[in-house]
Amino acid sequence: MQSISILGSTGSIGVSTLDVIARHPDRYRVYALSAHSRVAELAAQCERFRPQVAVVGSAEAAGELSALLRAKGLSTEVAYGPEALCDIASAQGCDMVMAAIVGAAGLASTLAAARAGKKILLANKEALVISGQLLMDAVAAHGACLLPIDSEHNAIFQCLPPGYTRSMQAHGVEKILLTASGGPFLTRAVATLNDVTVEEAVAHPKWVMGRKISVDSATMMNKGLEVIEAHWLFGAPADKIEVVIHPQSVIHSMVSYSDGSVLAQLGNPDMRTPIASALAYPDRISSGVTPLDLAQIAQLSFSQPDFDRFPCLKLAYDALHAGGTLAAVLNAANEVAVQAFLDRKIGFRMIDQLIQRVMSAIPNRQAADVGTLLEQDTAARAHAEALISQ
Ligand SMILES: NC(=O)C1=CN([C@@H]2O[C@H](COP(=O)(O)OP(=O)(O)OC[C@H]3O[C@@H](n4cnc5c(N)ncnc54)[C@H](OP(=O)(O)O)[C@@H]3O)[C@@H](O)[C@H]2O)C=CC1
Ligand SMILES: CC(=O)[C@@H](O)[C@H](O)COP(=O)(O)O
Ligand SMILES: [Mn+2]
Repeated sequence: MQSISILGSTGSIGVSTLDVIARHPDRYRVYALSAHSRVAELAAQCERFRPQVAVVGSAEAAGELSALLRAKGLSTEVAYGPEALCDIASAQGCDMVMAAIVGAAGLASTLAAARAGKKILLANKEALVISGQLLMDAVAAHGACLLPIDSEHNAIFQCLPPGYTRSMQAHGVEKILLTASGGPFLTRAVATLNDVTVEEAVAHPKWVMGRKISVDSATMMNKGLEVIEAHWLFGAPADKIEVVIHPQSVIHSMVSYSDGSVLAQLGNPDMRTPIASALAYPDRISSGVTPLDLAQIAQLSFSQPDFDRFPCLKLAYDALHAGGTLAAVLNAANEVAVQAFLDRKIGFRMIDQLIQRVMSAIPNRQAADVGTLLEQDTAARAHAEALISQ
């Protein structure tokens, strides 16, 4: 029996994780759950999964949650705030941590899980984008195990040999082929992109996901973040990570080897597959996902991404090439810009323009420690906010 803390249990990944766990009560027990503000949803999850601890974002939310749990006769301990998230990520009572908080808000708890030597199921790609070297170092230094949940990286992980040492050369790996759906605006006239609505931008053609990552898919910043994520997870230089547009989202990514072999992982687009594969690794367990019917899908297509249509993808490659704290700056500017778009304060094309301006304005630094990264994150957010309110 393994116990798990699910950080961000009320989100899209959190709910899919609980769905898989509920299918295997003989293997998994929930130690802790967390939400930010969706208290009623968290209370319902507590009633069903009976965690020892539940964490929310504020004292007010904690009061509400405590009242709801008392009314249900539950003894779940309630805590709140970033420190409480770090506590449930590093607690002795948990073996595994699902890091599924969205954005930089998930950084500290992911690092805490690494420093406590946990098995980390990493959905929160932003943590790796911000603190790549430091997080990988913490994982190695504390004997943690980092398993990718992001569908592409989970696919790549499945296509790499067991015991892969983050050296492409040592394992005969030529290239990583990162597939991208192209999002909802793959074929929309570029001149009309600034007019897209929030509703159009969050309507991903293949995946049901949270609002932030859905907008990231629409700008292709999601793929940019994933290029950086692949760099850190697999020790791949930027020029060995190729993005391939594949609108069907059936092949979740591929690994190209020096002998000409290309290995791919396929499946219906449902996050319960990568979640189940990481939860049970190296075993395989049922996930509830419908098996793939290739004859019904009939055709798979591929093309190159267009940087003029998707400037965010180019900005992410630029940040990876530059190194230092630029990826943290890119991420922070993107988080502010996406939220402003979701709040209908800026148009869709302002997202890439804003990120580009913030990246040019904040001097790059060495990513020496978490403090430096957080300073850069704060400076980038302040600059982006100032540009928005101009
Ligand atoms: N959804 C998907 O299919 C995929 C997601 N990912 C990555 O997984 C992560 C989660 O994505 P997704 O599930 O879609 O996101 P959602 O927006 O659906 O869920 C986010 C979760 O994080 C919590 N949360 C939000 N803000 C904070 C905060 N400031 N502090 C603590 N907790 C917070 C939310 O709580 P509350 O509900 O109370 O707001 C919720 O539980 C992201 O990094 C995303 O890029 C990667 C691949 C696929
Ligand atoms: C499910 C998942 O992993 C998402 O990151 C998904 O890949 C988004 O699709 P695109 O970014 O390729 O549109
Ligand atoms: Mn992905």
